[in-house]
Amino acid sequence: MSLLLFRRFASVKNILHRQSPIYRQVLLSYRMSEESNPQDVVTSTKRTLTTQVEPNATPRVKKAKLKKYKAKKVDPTAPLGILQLEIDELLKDNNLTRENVTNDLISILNDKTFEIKDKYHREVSNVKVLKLTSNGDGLAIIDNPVETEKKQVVIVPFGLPDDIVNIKVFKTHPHYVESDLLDVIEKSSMRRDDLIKDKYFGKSSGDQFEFLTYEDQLEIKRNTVANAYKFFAPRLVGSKTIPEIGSTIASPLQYNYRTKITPHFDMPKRLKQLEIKPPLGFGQKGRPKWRKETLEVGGTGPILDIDECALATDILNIGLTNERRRFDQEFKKYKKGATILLRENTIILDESKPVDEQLGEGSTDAEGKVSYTTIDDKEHGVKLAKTCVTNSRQIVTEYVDGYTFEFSAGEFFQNNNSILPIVTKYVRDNLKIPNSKIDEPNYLVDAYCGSGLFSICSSKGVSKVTGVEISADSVSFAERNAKSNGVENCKFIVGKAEKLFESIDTPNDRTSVILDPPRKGCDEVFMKQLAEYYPARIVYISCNVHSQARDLEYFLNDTEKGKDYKIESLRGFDFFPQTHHVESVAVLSRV
Ligand SMILES: C[S@@+](CC[C@H](N)C(=O)[O-])C[C@H]1O[C@@H](n2cnc3c(N)ncnc32)[C@H](O)[C@@H]1O
Repeated sequence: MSLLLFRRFASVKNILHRQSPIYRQVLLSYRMSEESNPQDVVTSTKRTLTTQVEPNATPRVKKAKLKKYKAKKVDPTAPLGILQLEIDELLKDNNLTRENVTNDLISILNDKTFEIKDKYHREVSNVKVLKLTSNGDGLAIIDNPVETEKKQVVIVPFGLPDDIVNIKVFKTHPHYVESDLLDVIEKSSMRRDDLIKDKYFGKSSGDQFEFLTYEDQLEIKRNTVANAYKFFAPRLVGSKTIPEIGSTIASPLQYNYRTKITPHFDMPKRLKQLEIKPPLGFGQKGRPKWRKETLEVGGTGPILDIDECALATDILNIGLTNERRRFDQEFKKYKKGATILLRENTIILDESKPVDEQLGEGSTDAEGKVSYTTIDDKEHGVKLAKTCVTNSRQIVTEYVDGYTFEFSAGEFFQNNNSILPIVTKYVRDNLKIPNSKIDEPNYLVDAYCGSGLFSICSSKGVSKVTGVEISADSVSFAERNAKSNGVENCKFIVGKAEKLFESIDTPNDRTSVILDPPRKGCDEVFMKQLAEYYPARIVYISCNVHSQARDLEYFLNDTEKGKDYKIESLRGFDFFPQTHHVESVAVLSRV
């Protein structure tokens, strides 16, 4: 029976049932027993009050509803899920359990007098930071201010292991509290405040690591990869099948590398305030006070007013100046907040023509001219112009290792152009099937291929590349990019990654597979079919090493043929210097 038919049948049956004499009798006797049961005095007050109120009875005081805490369902591989694992580990290391740190959230939520709230949300001095989370925040343990036998785990943004700090606790969750860093009393040996370049550092939520040497940043990211496998691939770690994690590959640019930024603003709700220009920039991370020089910089609201971004490329900073000027003049036209897209666009210049004529649309300066910067690409013998695009539907071009890639400005493309030649080479080298003879055919499958970055950059010397991608738009760009780069051996399919296995016709022993899924990783359906297909090699690139670890734990342990593989190498790539983010690349081969 179809679901629809079944529902109709069920509802007709229900009506008949409700109208039957037996049903009415049961209902009546239930109502009678409800009214006459002496134990129902409390539960049936409503009826008593409406029907039997005596003239001089005390009026009923309406009982206020208790506010409840609703825990949200969290994906274990998302930041909040990982934080919980990191907290549990910290507790274990300090001989504590979750029971020792439970916070009385219900009392805080229902505290009208602020008596309890103020006890919880307070300043605490001389707190020792114990470790760093994979989100780049410090973690510490402090005493619970109300339940004296209990402790609290506190997140200390911009706190480093061994720092002694003063903090202000401002938010409570069941198993941890959040704080602002007020002062650093004793510095961790890692802390290098002299390295900070960004005037908003220590306040902005965009970067966490500017006060670390770059070597320390790379090492911390190596640890993030190791911890992710410890948490999400315990069987692989336990059986010692994880290779030593390689050093994190550095980004050639450690500042001014981001090719896309999205400053935003909120409009005030009160009309009176519409006269005042709201801040335009990025989110503030709490209300930290530890860098006295930043107290006034960017204002004190939830959005910082940012006039330059130390991580964005030069042309994006020029675009930011242009768009801020425009915003100064036009902010009153906005009724609601909005996000402004700033995306770098690259043009290969024809040096026989004036630059202005080749730029196309882009962010304009005060005189209405499209702003641009130029770069000489000596390796490929070309001169490039960079413009800043603000229209998300405009087609932009990225230039990677001699190839050009077009895509819509609002669509996904890797965000650090400087590291892409290194990553694409690493992927290409690791896809090669060892001991291949020169004339032997070899094939490539690029799952989650986007606009074709890895397919096209790995296409040389390969017999055929098949890319699969869920976004039809990205696939049409992948096709267009293959054509414009003179690449004829790539075919792209629109669909979920597993659609690939319906039509795959390349011999598995001669095929290597690239996986580059979104943050949530691959699903079991895909991993199972991948194992069934049994390719010669797999290169798994991930912007969330935690979901990568989970997927590989499943693939290697829980799929029949996955057991024949080993992780040959595993390492991070630093796509986002000065931040906690790490891109992880795992190479798998058959044993
Ligand atoms: C991290 S991006 C990688 C894109 C490409 N490899 C690159 O480097 O430019 C992930 C891509 O997976 C696509 N995607 C998301 N879910 C998918 C699915 N179930 N099957 C296939 N592609 C998917 C997204 O549209 C996105 O283009």
